[in-house]
Amino acid sequence: MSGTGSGNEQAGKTAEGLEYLSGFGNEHSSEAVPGALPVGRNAPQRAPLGLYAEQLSGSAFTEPRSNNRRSWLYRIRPSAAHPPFTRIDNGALRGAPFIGQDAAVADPNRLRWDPMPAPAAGTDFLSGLWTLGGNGDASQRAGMAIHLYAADTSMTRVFSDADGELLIVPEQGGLLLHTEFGRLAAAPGQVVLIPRGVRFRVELLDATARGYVCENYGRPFVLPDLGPIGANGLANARDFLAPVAAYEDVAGPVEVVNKFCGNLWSATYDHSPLDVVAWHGNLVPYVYDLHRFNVIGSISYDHPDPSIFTVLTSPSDTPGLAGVDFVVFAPRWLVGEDTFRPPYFHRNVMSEYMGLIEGAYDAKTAGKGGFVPGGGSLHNMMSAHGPDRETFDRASAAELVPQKIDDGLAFMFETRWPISLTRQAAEADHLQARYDDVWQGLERHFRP
Ligand SMILES: O=C(O)Cc1cc(O)ccc1O
Ligand SMILES: [Fe+2]
Repeated sequence: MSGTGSGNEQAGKTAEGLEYLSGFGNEHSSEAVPGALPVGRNAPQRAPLGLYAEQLSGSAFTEPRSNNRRSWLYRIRPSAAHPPFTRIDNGALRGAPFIGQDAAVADPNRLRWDPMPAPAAGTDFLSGLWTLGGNGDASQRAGMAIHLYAADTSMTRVFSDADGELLIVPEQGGLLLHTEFGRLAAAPGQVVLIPRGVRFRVELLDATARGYVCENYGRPFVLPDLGPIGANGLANARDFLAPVAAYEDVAGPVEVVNKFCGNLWSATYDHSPLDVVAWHGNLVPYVYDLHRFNVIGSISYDHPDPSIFTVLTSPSDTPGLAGVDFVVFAPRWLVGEDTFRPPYFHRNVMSEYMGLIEGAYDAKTAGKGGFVPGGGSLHNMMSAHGPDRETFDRASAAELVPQKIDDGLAFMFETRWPISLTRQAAEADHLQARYDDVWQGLERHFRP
């Protein structure tokens, strides 16, 4: 496990030769060709260099300034110049609410899956998406969906998701994302966010790629408020990196796939829609390295609630109640005195999907048949869970010297609504049969 690193890629170039713009929610601007950005106005009578000016919004025009997100794109052809979309097969991708054949009965059981099976040869990121579950309704712009992906082929087509933003969490294999805003690279341990509707193509940097996706139908992710923590900490704004403008000036045919209200639609363009030569605004894709997360925890006693590990939150209209939180369990020291240090037993009103990017998670026994990288667990609203028996026995007897947890990187998508499963997830061969057994044999120790 690497430490927090002292890299300086904000200023320089990454190993992939990429340049980034640092900051979260900033008004960024970038031009791949000098002079491509208009000065002093968004829509001059004739945009520079013969480009088309186009606005992309991520919030209603009238939302408060603090929530308002939009970018102006200066492109070779306007996005409007495309033929009609026609329906194509959804593959294993689903949109909430799941209905009919796609739906499973909402399940109060604790569930755990092994990693996705290897992809069939020729599977790209899009066709490798497999929906596990979700909640809310894509057409209401509320709720979320959880997808896993396994791919062995780079995309030649381009994808955009009208239903929500995509938080991509690679677990195996690096990704190079070609987006309308430029290029972003993400290795396992880093996450990428693609805003709603932004077109992109995923190139694999390794032979295969595997990971998780949170599709957020609701309000865009923001950094959580820090309250008494102060002005710094958790995910620091400057560690979020947006691409610099880069464009494709190629003649078609280019297949463009659009996910709209749960279904895939396709159109063949006569050009690449990744043809943005310059842009400015505060609606951007970004990459964030989870190793940069500044972990804050208890330095006296008791195990803090995992909200302290929130990287990004999608707020609802009720303060503090998230549509979905993205939470990371990153390397950290445990020093609590007279404390049961792993996650405590609990039943929560929020629903929790957990994944593992590397190593092990401190509440669960690692190894085959356990909670393994690429696998996932679902603890739905009010389901009773916590440390497995082995963890309980070990942690109850442990000598409480300072202990570094540095052998794992786990995360959680935590949401206000119960997570319904797709039928394919409920019936998957890789759903573990006897997850409940991890809590068997928790002996009665009561001595009145
Ligand atoms: O492992 C879990 O279930 C997630 C979790 C972690 C934690 O530290 C406290 C509560 C909680 O739900
Ligand atoms: Fe939990």
